[in-house]
Amino acid sequence: MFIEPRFGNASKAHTGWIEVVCGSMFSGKTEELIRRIRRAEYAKQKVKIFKPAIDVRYDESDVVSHNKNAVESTPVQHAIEILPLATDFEVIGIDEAQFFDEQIVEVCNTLADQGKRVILSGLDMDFQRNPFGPMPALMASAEYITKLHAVCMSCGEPAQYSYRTAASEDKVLLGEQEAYEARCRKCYLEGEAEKKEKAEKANK
Ligand SMILES: Nc1ncnc2c1ncn2[C@@H]1O[C@H](COP(=O)(O)OP(=O)(O)O)[C@@H](O)[C@H]1O
Ligand SMILES: Cc1cn([C@H]2C[C@H](O)[C@@H](COP(=O)(O)O)O2)c(=O)[nH]c1=O
Ligand SMILES: [Zn+2]
Repeated sequence: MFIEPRFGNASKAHTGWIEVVCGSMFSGKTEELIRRIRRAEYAKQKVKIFKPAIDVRYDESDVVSHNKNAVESTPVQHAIEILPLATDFEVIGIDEAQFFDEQIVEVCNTLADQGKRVILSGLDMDFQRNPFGPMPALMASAEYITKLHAVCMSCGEPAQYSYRTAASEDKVLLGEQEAYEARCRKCYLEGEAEKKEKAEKANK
């Protein structure tokens, strides 16, 4: 479990830092973000949470986990909008970081340089197992990285992939259980082989 290196209340002499929580869908990233935010609130810190405006799955503004745990957030279209909105806060949470533009890296570094604690949560890989958006660069900039695993929906082993069951090949396809399954490497590969076989049969 991640334990805060410090809350930063005691001394303003320190700079801030960046934490990244990554993993597949259903791995508990949003729950972990909410847990860290709530602990910061217990430490009497001023917290503010942002999410990309594109993510309207459960709620237009709140950040909501798959098991319906929720915290208030501010949706933004572009990463740069975060800077002026973050001025009065000590801890900044950012959910679904994979959907932000590349400027999110510079924005997070600026916030951390200003002395703020920045906690990001996001998918490290898309459904094709490619690194997702700005996540690799965010991980390179972060002081702390936590990689979470879901439970493979086929075999019950730890799962690091978000396997897409829906037909779309678009990189961005918002969804939950109706479009994705958490899968381990073996079950991901089996699923891809089945998809290929079906496509080949359909083309005959
Ligand atoms: N295959 C799975 N493995 C683990 N948790 C799952 C799975 N399917 C559904 N869940 C639920 O999802 C919750 C995690 O939700 P959430 O924090 O929103 O995940 P993430 O943000 O990583 O998609 C778990 O606590 C559990 O209730
Ligand atoms: C793998 C993958 C996911 N998405 C979408 C699906 C969901 O709306 C979010 C991920 O949410 P979670 O909090 O991590 O469960 O991202 C996508 O658009 N493209 C993908 O490849
Ligand atoms: Zn599996």
